Amino acid sequence: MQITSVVNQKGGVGKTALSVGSAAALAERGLRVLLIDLDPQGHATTEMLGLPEVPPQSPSLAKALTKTWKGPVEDLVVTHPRSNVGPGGTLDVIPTSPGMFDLIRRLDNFRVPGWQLARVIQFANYDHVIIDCPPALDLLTNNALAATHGILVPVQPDRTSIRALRLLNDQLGYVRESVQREPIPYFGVVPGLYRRPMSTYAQAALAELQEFGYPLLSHVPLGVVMNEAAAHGTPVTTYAPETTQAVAFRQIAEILEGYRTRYPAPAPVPDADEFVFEDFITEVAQTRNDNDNGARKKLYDLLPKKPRG
Ligand SMILES: Nc1ncnc2c1ncn2[C@@H]1O[C@H](COP(=O)(O)OP(=O)(O)OP(=O)(O)O)[C@@H](O)[C@H]1O
Repeated sequence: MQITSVVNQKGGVGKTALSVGSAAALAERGLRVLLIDLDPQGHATTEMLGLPEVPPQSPSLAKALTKTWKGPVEDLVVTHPRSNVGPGGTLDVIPTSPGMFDLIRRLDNFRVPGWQLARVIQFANYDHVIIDCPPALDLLTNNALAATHGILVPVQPDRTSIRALRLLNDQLGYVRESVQREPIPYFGVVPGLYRRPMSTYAQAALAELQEFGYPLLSHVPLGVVMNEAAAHGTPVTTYAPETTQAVAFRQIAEILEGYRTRYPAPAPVPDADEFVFEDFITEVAQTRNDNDNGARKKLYDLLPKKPRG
């Protein structure tokens, strides 16, 4: 089971489009695919795949991460009903659950271990897991990076993307050290969201991005079909299978599938100290109606004074 995180702390660069497109293209090949919507905005869940939000009383990824609910990962999964899936394949989704994630995100100043997501999915049975990360180098992204076998990074060819890539590299180093895992490889950098013909500025930025030396994968062309597919809650590979966007996602899926033989099993999850989440999220639940500062202070008092791991 290969785990790929789609990550870039810059907003609106095409993470969700790339996550959904490549997950759907893998499922189309007859592979069993799990897409995790780790972004509290929930765009993959609701905007792109037209799935309903998780009702507050149901099991959810946020509850599983915080261990306020314990059960099999299958109970978190919904199967997307409108994707072209090859024989034997499936496109399953773990939707986001916005309310709790918002709380978790507010705790991002606290250093907490990063293995919660890896634990939730360690017994999942898929060929590929694709994680759509939030636009932040926060606790949720750290969890994805701890669990992942490699990353896909969508970029726009401009100066801010070059800076974003440098920051991301710093973060990869930080996560690697803090959860003590092996280096996190780039499965690819995916340029997109620019017009053709490319401006001289964009060409120069793309050349500079290439200097990082990461594999540069198929460019995903701009096209209104992306929004049309989303309006139908359907991946573009199903909605408009002949388009250049669908073709690009299939090429990216082929690259991901090529890596899979290297990663037959999820990375082992260390048997680390389980301290924080259960207690402190119970506390979060009780402080939900407090103002932010009150809630943070209460939580801070519950946390260990130095990180464990
Ligand atoms: N190839 C494309 N052509 C046209 N529009 C696109 C394309 N890819 C993405 N978009 C649109 O651009 C917007 C941003 O894309 P997307 O939501 O995938 O970015 P994101 O990085 O996940 O955003 P966020 O950082 O907010 O999570 C969306 O409205 C999406 O439909």
